[in-house]
Amino acid sequence: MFRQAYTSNKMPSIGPSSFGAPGMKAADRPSRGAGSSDAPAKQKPNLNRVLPEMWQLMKPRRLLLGGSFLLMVINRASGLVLPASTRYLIDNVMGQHLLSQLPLIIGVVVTATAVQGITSYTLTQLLSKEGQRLIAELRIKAQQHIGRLPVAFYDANRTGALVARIMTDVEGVRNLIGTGIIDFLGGLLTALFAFGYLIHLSVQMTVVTFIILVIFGLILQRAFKTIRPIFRERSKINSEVTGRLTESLGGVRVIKGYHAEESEARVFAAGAHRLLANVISSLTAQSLMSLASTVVLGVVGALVMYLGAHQVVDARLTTGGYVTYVMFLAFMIAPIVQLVSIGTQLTEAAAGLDRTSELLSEQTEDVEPGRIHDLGGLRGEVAFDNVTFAYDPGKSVLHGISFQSHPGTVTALVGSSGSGKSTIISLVCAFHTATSGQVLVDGVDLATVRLASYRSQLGVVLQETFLFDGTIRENILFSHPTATKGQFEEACRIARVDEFAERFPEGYETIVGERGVKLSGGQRQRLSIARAILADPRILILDEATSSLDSESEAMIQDGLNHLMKGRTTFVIAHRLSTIRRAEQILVIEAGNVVERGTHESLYALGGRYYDLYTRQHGLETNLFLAPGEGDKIEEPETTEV
Ligand SMILES: Nc1ncnc2c1ncn2[C@@H]1O[C@H](COP(=O)(O)OP(=O)(O)OP(=O)(O)O)[C@@H](O)[C@H]1O
Repeated sequence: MFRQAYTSNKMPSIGPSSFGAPGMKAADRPSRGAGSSDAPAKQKPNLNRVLPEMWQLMKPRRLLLGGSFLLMVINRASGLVLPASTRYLIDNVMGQHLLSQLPLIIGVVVTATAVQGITSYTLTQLLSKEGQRLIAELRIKAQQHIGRLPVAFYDANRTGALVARIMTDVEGVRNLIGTGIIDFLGGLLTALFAFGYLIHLSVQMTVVTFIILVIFGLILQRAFKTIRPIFRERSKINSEVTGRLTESLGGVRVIKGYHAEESEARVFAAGAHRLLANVISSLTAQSLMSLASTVVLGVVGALVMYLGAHQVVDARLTTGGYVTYVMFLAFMIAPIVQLVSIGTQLTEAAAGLDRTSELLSEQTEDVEPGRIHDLGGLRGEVAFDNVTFAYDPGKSVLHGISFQSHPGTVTALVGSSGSGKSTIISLVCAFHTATSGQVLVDGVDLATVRLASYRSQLGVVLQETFLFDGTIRENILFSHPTATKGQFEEACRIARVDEFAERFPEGYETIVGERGVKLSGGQRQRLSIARAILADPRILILDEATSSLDSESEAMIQDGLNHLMKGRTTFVIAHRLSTIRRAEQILVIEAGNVVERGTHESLYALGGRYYDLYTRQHGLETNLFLAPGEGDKIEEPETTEV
């Protein structure tokens, strides 16, 4: 069915095997010209890609970042006033009873604390808000980019994984513009400043503690190496779990229908446990780091006590100097420990950004080289000239297809399931490009056409109508948002949407529910026909429903369709005998070849494959045509006169 081109409608495969495992999913198939974002996680974020991308994000914000950095310097410097003044408090005020110095010391400390508070507040306001703005900006960019990727990309990637790409992966970058990077620099600066002051107070103690801290730094570096791939893997698992969950929630009817709730629960539990294992392994690394920092603090503290006591006793250091030393030491060590968590945040940001930029580097279909022609208003002459097509290199599914469809005519495609009907339609829609041969529209090769200029003249009515959880009006106007009230009402009248919509208390403002669940199958189809009428396409694609509607709905839909097809070039994957009989051209497709072509009468008279399919079907349903493999039930051959 043509529905396959819209992978968002795919039903989930049931069973535990599809959690990233090789198997039957389209997600696992290599796809022509489209990279898979579900590709196995690389060990490290690709810095060649991430660094320029980081710079691109930071460049327009460099003033903000520069200003914030200045504020951060003031903030950290004012934070050092309290420990620095302690030395004067102890040695001068307390030691030498110089109470006259007390108001000055208290005044300086209070002012510094106020400055510290105000700068902290301003920094959070500026940076956190900007971080959130950046997330929104990146989400919009990622969504727009994904929207412009070829259908083959969607075939190769899970819907939910793409949702996670847009919503979750970009979250981490908050730390780049948010407090992350500025905190990092601030911490570094404080540590450096404190280091200078410590040297000034005692060279011996500082050299010893510094050596210990360098060893600690090396341990941290190793720990980061372990943690980084875990974070990257986490985003991947997250998107897989979310992906599968989105699919199974969307396919709840199939799952319940096959009583597959338990196997779905198992699949989800397996995913949740993979995520848990990942988080636990990173927590182990993180707790080891915190253990290491506690040990280091203990060792440094003991050493400073030992050396400090000796220096004070030997009168090489005053008591105030010692107390200040201890406080400044904390000011040097605390930022280093803080750097651990900031480093983790930045690593997360880099991993998320790497995945986002990997996605953004996928080539969009409209920038394919060679797309140079803009189509004006179309006549709608479509021709296939010896077209061959393969989804996977070397495995052709269409073999040298040639035909012509003239404006104002209906071309019906019939044939067994898997014969290639949807693929032909995908080529007409330019979702894929012919591997060899040409698909021509008004004599122009579709491979050279700018897609927007073509697709705006294309209309599709699929058997599984694609509806948003909005109102009836929104769903119809989706194809032509600027339509006038008159155009809208006319389309609803022709498609006979008015008959049911006006009966609802809220009329056209009735919410249709997710995927239109609150409407009947026939109502959904009428809505879809109104949408196509409003779009007024030159080329119309119709995938007729295999399910039989009640005769009243059938008649209403047929009326709408007849009006819709008038004057356009229509391609139908045909299941209604009424459509097939009225088609100017029927193409019988088998195994990727056109095996017969003609009108219903000529093909029936030929007594070949079409005759065979038709006579097999005619007794099954008065107006239903099902080729082998397409329906639920095939009756015994039965010859019936037309
Ligand atoms: N995205 C894809 N990637 C790889 N192979 C595909 C893809 N879509 C379809 N195929 C294969 O191409 C062949 C033709 O499929 P197509 O969907 O065109 O058949 P169809 O006649 O429309 O079938 P149906 O009536 O059952 O929808 C099939 O063998 C199918 O397995």
